[in-house]
Amino acid sequence: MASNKKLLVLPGDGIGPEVVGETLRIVDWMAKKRSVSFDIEEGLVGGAAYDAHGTALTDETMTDATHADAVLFGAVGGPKYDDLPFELKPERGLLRLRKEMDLFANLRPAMVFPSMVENSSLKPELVSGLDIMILRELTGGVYFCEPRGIEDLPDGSKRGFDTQAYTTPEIERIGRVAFDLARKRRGKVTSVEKANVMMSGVLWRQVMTALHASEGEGLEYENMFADNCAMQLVRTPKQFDVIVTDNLFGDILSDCAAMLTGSLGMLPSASLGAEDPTTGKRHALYEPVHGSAPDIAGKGMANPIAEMLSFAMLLRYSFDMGEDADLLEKAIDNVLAGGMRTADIMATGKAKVSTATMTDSILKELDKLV
Ligand SMILES: NC(=O)C1=CN([C@@H]2O[C@H](COP(=O)(O)OP(=O)(O)OC[C@H]3O[C@@H](n4cnc5c(N)ncnc54)[C@H](O)[C@@H]3O)[C@@H](O)[C@H]2O)C=CC1
Ligand SMILES: CC(C)CC(=O)C(=O)O
Ligand SMILES: [Mg+2]
Repeated sequence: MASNKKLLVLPGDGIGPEVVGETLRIVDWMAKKRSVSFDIEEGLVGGAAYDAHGTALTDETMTDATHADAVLFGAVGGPKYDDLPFELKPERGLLRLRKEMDLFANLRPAMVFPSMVENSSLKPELVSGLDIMILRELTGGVYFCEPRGIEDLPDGSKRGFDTQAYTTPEIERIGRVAFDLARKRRGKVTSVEKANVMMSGVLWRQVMTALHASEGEGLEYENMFADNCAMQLVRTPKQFDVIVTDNLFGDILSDCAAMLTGSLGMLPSASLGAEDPTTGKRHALYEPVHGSAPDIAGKGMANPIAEMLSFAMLLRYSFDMGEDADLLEKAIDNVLAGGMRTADIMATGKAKVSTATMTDSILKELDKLV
């Protein structure tokens, strides 16, 4: 029987296909054991799409993504594509998906599983029980604004430039998501910019502060400069609940938060569009925070957990399947507690396993839990 849940799978490059492949084994398990089936289509993105079609994303795949109920994404990029012209680079495929699906809200939760406390680069007491949400604005700012380019100067040198800009509506809509998230969590929002040196930061702070006054009743609120936030994240990360910030600072701060949890291979994300008020549906793409990891690609060592946790977010946010998401997260938690570790999260006394063996253990654990 055809499912009404349309899933577009875009594995991409490097470890993307490896971690997506392992996650599809979990999707299969869900279909067999939980009667949760999806109509799955697979497509090319990034370098893989460039190799086949000369572009990082074809119009057909773009259309498939807008018609899907959710997109499960791996990662794009790699040294093979370093010398391509800017507009042909694999990363442009992902940026086009984000822009054309209007995925303005990127939720990047950083949680420390109890047995992973020792894997953090910080002292156990600083990260034990850590649960923060970095909310990154994803369709504006310096990754998208024009003008940008590299121009020749009269003295024979060159000048490279980008533009950072945000409008009031762009700031307000991400701010509202931050307040909604905080209401369901511990009620605190930290808004992060550099209003001391950037005009877009000045507006960001004014708009967020006013939005808190008008719509943030009952929520604790603070403004923080991005450089201070980076420092605070490694000093006392548990002071944060929801951090809301722009595209560039969100990209950097979330990689930083990854190490609090033990590895970049542990951090999932959900990129969400606005809810259609009539259908209740919204565009959504789920991807790990990490990239294509060319240094370990093809070696069977990638940690598949960030991709699997992204699938758990997909179940929760796109299909309201919180119980199935909880089940998968519990299985991962138990397997980590049992001592299984891919190379990136290896610690003394633990069993170092391959990508596939990690999945085998998670599948066995799922079987035990149902
Ligand atoms: N969303 C995406 O598709 C992203 C793509 N990229 C692209 O990926 C390529 C490589 O970028 P890098 O700066 O090296 O960042 P990266 O995130 O790919 O790797 C950084 C480090 O983390 C490790 N790592 C990442 N994911 C891991 C996993 N699942 N398991 C174990 N170790 C893992 C890598 O081995 C590497 O040492 C570039 O072309 C970059 O543009 C980078 C970030 C995001
Ligand atoms: C387009 C991506 C390669 C940028 C990035 O690092 C990210 O979104 O995490
Ligand atoms: Mg990044």
